[in-house]
Amino acid sequence: MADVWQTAMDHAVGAARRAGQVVREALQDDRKVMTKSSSVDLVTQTDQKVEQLIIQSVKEKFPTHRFIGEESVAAGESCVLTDAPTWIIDPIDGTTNFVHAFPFVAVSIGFSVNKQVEFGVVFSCLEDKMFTARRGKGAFCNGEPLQVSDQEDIKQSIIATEFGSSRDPDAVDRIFSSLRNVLCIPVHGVRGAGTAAINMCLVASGCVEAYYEIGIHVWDIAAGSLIVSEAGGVLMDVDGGPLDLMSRRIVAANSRTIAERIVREIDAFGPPRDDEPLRR
Ligand SMILES: O=P([O-])([O-])O[C@@H]1[C@@H](O)[C@H](O)[C@@H](O)[C@H](O)[C@@H]1O
Ligand SMILES: [Mg+2]
Ligand SMILES: [Mg+2]
Repeated sequence: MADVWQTAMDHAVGAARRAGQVVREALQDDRKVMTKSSSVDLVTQTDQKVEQLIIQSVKEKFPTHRFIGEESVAAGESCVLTDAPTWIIDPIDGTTNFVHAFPFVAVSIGFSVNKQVEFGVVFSCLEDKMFTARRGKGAFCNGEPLQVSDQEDIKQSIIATEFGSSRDPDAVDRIFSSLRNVLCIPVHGVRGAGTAAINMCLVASGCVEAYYEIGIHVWDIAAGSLIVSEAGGVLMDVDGGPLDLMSRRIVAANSRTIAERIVREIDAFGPPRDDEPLRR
């Protein structure tokens, strides 16, 4: 059967590559840093420029499609996932890394129809790694198939997570308490690349067994979550229920065993959902 969304996916790969080139070039310049929800929630003109480049190029080719873009939402656009074909864009995932030239920065483009992610593209632009997944057709890095780790013993595992951009002491305490529980299972190690999208690509590549985070947004996880599941991994909410793209919480693991073991250790609090604009 013809793959109706393949043209859109090809367009996403091209747009992500062009966006990544803009990001790489911007690393040579001074980066003017602005803040959003807090003093540690950073944004640069490059985030905004790259998002506009992607959106404009998609609009020209697919004029009826909708968008959820991180910087458009920050500028006041609504963040509601409908059944319509929707491009879910994080122009720079890892803006703090970008600001500090810490070398993990991604362009993340997910595409959903009927609220289901149809394809995901994550371009780790400093590593020059193009991660792609099409629903039902596998996950790839630079064209090579990806497969999650087959390790089922969490004590032999590396777990990825992030501290996020909330500095609310209560939220930080709860994140630290979960991290302590996971570390003391004990696991071999805990890592974080500073970008949700690349953390999920690390799960898909078999380098880490799982990634979890509370506080991320739909644009951080739309593309990467499909890359994990198409590489044979498992997705769930941090409370063990099904993944909800708008819930701002995720466990992405190589297996149900590892995912459920992590869920047992996490204090599953709920930040305001992405689709509750007045509370964001
Ligand atoms: O803001 P940004 O760089 O696109 O995305 C970031 C994520 O990838 C990171 O993993 C997470 O901890 C931050 O809270 C933030 O959401
Ligand atoms: Mg992000
Ligand atoms: Mg971003």
